[in-house]
Parts: sequence; C-alpha cells; structure tokens
Amino acid sequence: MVETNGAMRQKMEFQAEVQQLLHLVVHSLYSNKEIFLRELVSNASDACDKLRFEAAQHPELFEGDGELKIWIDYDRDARTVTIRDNGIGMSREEAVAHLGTIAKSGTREFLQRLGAEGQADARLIGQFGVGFYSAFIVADRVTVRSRRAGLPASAGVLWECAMTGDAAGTFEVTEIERPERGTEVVLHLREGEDEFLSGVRLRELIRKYSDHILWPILMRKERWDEGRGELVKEEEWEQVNRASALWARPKQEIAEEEYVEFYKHVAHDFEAPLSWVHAKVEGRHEYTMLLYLPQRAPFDLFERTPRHGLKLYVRRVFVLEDAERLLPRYLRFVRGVVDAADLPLNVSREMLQDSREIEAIRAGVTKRVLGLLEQLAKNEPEKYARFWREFGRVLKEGIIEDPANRERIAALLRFASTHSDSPEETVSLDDYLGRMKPGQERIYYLTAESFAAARHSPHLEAFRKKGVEVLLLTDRIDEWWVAYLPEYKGKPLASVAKGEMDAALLSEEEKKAREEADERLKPLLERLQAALGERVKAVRVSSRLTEAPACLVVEEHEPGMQLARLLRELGQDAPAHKPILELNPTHPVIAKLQAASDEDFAEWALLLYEEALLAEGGKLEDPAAFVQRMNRLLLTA
Ligand SMILES: Nc1ncnc2c1ncn2[C@@H]1O[C@H](COP(=O)(O)OP(=O)(O)OP(=O)(O)O)[C@@H](O)[C@H]1O
Repeated sequence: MVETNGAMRQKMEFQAEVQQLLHLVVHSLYSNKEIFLRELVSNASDACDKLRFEAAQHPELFEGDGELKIWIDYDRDARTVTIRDNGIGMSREEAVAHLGTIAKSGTREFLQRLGAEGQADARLIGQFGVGFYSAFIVADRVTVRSRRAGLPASAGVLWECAMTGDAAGTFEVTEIERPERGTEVVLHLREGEDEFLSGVRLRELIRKYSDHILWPILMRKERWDEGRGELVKEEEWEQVNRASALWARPKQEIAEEEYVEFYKHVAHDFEAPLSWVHAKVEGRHEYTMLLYLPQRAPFDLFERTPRHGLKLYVRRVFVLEDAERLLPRYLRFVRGVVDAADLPLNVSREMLQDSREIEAIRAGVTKRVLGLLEQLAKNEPEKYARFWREFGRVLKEGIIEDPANRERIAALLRFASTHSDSPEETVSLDDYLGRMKPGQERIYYLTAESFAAARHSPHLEAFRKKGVEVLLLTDRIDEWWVAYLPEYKGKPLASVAKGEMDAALLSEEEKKAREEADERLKPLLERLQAALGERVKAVRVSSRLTEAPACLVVEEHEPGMQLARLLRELGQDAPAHKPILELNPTHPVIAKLQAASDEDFAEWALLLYEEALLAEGGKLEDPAAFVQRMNRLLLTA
C-alpha cells in the first residue's frame, strides 16, 4: 500500500476471470459500443432500487435526501462522460469485490469455453451480463467515486483502472472524502470516441435504451449559441427519459422495441427475448405482469442460486429483486416484473414466505407462462423448438414439482422417438397418442444414457417390427419425472424394459408360438437359471426380441436399472432388485446352448447375461473375465 497526500492508495490485481472477460468485452462488443451507456444507467438504476428497498426498513439511509436520480454529463475538454447516481453506493470492500472479481460460480468454465471457440460470440458474452465492464469498450481509463449510504463522508472510495495495451491487469483503490452518497463513473474516452461528447448523441441513446428507467435521468439543458455557432450547456438540469412504468401502460401503446429494450434491462441480456406476455389481472388480487422468455439459457441455469428472476414492484415502486417466491423453480428461466397492487410497500422477503397474495400471484404467473408456451407450441413451432432446446430440461422438473399443472406441462414435453429416429426432440405426447396402434394401451418409452444407446437397444426390436412407436429418453432427469407421470390422457406410460409387452399387440400366432416356446424351452430356462444363480431373478422366454439373443428387464412396479445406477452414483441406497433374463426363442444360439456340455453351458450362460447387461447400459462386475470367456468361446465355437 502507498500513501499519497495522507490517503491510502492500494494497487490490486483483477481476478484472472475479470481480465479475460474485459478482453472479450472490448473486442467482441465493439461493433455495438453504444450499449455501454445502457449498462451503466442500468447499474445506476439498480443502485437506486437497492437504496429504496433498504431504506424501507432503515429510512436514515436516505440521509435526508429521498429523491433518487441519475445524472449524465460530458466534458469536451477533458474528453469524459460521467454517469452519477445517488443510490446505494459502494464501500471500499464492495468496490473491490464487485469491480474486481466475479463471484458467480461456473464463470471460469464459461469463459474457457468462449475462449476455446476462438473469437467469442457477442451474444454469448451478452447473456453473461457484462455490465460495468462495458465501460472499457469506449474508455481506456475509468474512474469510480462512491460512498455507501449510511457510512460517513470519510468512507468514500476512489477506484481507478487505466488500460494500457489490451487489458492492464490492475486497478487502484484509494480512500477519499465524499460527502455525497452514491456512485459516479467517469469514462475517459479512447481516441476516436468523441461522438459521445455530445448532448444530442447521449440524449438519443438514453431515449433509445433507457427511456423506461423509472428514476429520472437528468442532463444539462443546452442552448444554441449564435456567436460560437454551437450548442452550449447551461447550469440547469432537465429530465431526459420518460420514466413511466412500461408495464403500467396500455399494451396497444407500447412499441415492440420498447418491450425489447425493457427486457434487456430487467434480464441483463443483450439479445432480444424469444417472446413475452403482458397481462393485468383484476379481481380479488390485483396485479400486472410482464413476463419474458429469453432466447438462450444462461450458463448457470443449473446452479442453485437463481439470478435476475422476477422483479417485484408494488404500485410501480420497486420492492425486490430475484423474488423467487413469485415463480416455481421449474420456470426459473422467466424474466420480468410483477407489480402488485395490494402488498405493503415495506414488504420483506420473509413476509413473502406465507403471503396469500403472493401465492395467488405465483399461481397466476405460472398459468400465464404455461399459456404462453402452449401458444408458441401451437402457433410458432420454430420458436417453441428453440425454447425446448434451451429450457426443456428445466421444464421437465415441473412434472415433479407442480402436480396441479402436471398434465399441461406433460403436453409441452418434446421427445426423440423411434418414429423420427433422430436425436431431435420434436415428438409430443399428443403426437404419440395420434399414432398409437389398434389395441395399444400404453405409451412406451425407453430410458438410456445416450441416444445411440437407446436407438440400438434390444428392448426395441419387437416394437420396431410391429411399428409401435417408443419415446427415447436420454436426459438424467427423465428417470425421475417418468415416475411422477403414471399416465397421460388416460394412457399409462410404460417402460419397454419393464414387465411384459401389451398382450393386445401380439397376434394369435405369436401368442401360440410363445406358449409353445415356453413349454419347449422349460428345461433350458431352468438350466440357465441354475447357472446364473443369484444374478437374475428369473429366466423366461421373450416376446420383445427379434435380433438379439437375450435382454434384461425388471418387473413393472420396480425402478428401472438405469435409475438404480443413477441412485448408486449419487451415493444413495439403490434397491437391490434383480433383473429378469429374457431369451429370444428363435435365436440360433439356443441350439448351441442345448447341445453344450455342462462346463461350456455355464460359460455360455454367463456370456449371454453379460452381453445383455452391456446392451442395456450396465457395467460388468469383472470385465477381464468377460473378455477371457469370450475369447475362449470364440476359439471353441
Ligand atoms: N452505480 C452503482 N452503484 C452501486 N453499485 C454498483 C454500481 N455499478 C455497479 N455496482 C456494483 O457492481 C456490481 C457489478 O456490476 P455489473 O454491472 O458488472 O454486474 P451486475 O449488474 O451485477 O450483473 P450482470 O453482470 O448480470 O450485468 C453490481 O452488482 C453492483 O453491486
């Protein structure tokens, strides 16, 4: 630490991720450089929101000044643009933490992926939310002065970073006196960025990107000076943005671009949303909602902590960010605002826990989002396909989490199936119902580790031959939710790896052949059972095989083998259900088995079992013994 003029000045290093991000931001967002203003105004607005929220419990934080505002100014001589707010401000520690590190988990992996893809895609960086760092697109030196509301004037902080070359790796923090609460960000513009030293240009950008910001954004008045032949600034400030709550205006008066810009602000996204719904609910509980679906899943969608969920307003006053109580977890990709008419302004997170009003809003929001998805699926299938690719895995959680809407959610699911035979998930349960064969009572599915494993599974053979469609489920979560959806529109869901095939799907000849095989192969089945011992629960003749010699199945009511494996991987006690070995009665290996000596028979039996286990996605207990056995049998065959 160095001491200058009695103030403590400290040079610090950016976290490696920040350096990487700074570099990517400056290089990939340059073509869209004007967004820096939107990002910094957005931060200033968030800072005012935060102060208002904290001051609801601690009014002294206003320090006698409860009029929150954002000021924007420029200085042609110094070549600076300044964004200032009297919001919550930052302490020294907060400035170091928020402007020098990124605390979000998964950041490093995300940045590495971006880096590995060569030149980073601006949209990908955008969805990460670059916020403050976008200042460096147009500035090579950024100075931040701030003081947190409630701290003494002596607790001000000066944060400064000058970029030399691509990204200098350090910034400096100094303790300063700062009587004014809030934050001031001064951008020292790079060479060639003088276009932003203009009141006209800055006003244009504020109207374009920040018109909907609810706090007043002020700029100095300007007048034409005949003598100098240019616009000159006056002392007086004037409001530049409209500052009306977008969602409170009638729908027909809101332009599409306004919806889009508002989304970018609330969602911290750079891309336009995929779709949105704007609705006012009247009656016992009154509230307005403006809900958006993003185009792209954020990289931390599967992290535990949700970010930038819904914002809660009460009568147009901001109350809470990330109000997770307003959304079920399986809709955590939704962004936007809810404005409730009947909540108290000083509502806290704790109060939301068991508020009837919130319960009603949550149910209403859920209904609208599902309605929006249904509408997309019906009228804009391409958009729905995009939604499904990005968020389908999350929506599936709803089958487990939201019993009241289970059937509606089920109708929104999309699958790969033997019908299309492609990994694209395009088949709905209704499509499936429409293609069911006469006499087919159940919706068949198969769960597997991957699409390739599912597609070549021996369990599918007879279904394929009969043209009975099977849904191919390869997400981890598929194992869980299927257990929560026993039926859809009265048709039970059934795994092709469990129980017996629908009797109605078998012809009379097939049934007869099966009975005949049961009888004929009885001694062989008993011999196999004896040879396999504890490994299997039973050995029986199969109706589902046409190519493979054998497969493993479990009883209808038992958890699938794939689920048992998942549970064991998660360190849970998996139920020790033994599988049933099913034998293909028409396979030539039967003759071989029947002719084998006792010693060879035991080897063949084990090999059949091990093959079936592998095909089903299982792990061999003793792979080396399997290989030896196979080699031995190959030589004697
Ligand atoms: N004007 C400001 N007043 C107070 N704090 C600020 C201000 N600007 C930035 N910060 C702090 O710095 C943090 C980082 O800002 P930044 O814009 O980089 O990311 P963010 O807004 O948190 O989210 P995202 O990265 O998704 O945009 C903010 O979360 C906030 O805590």
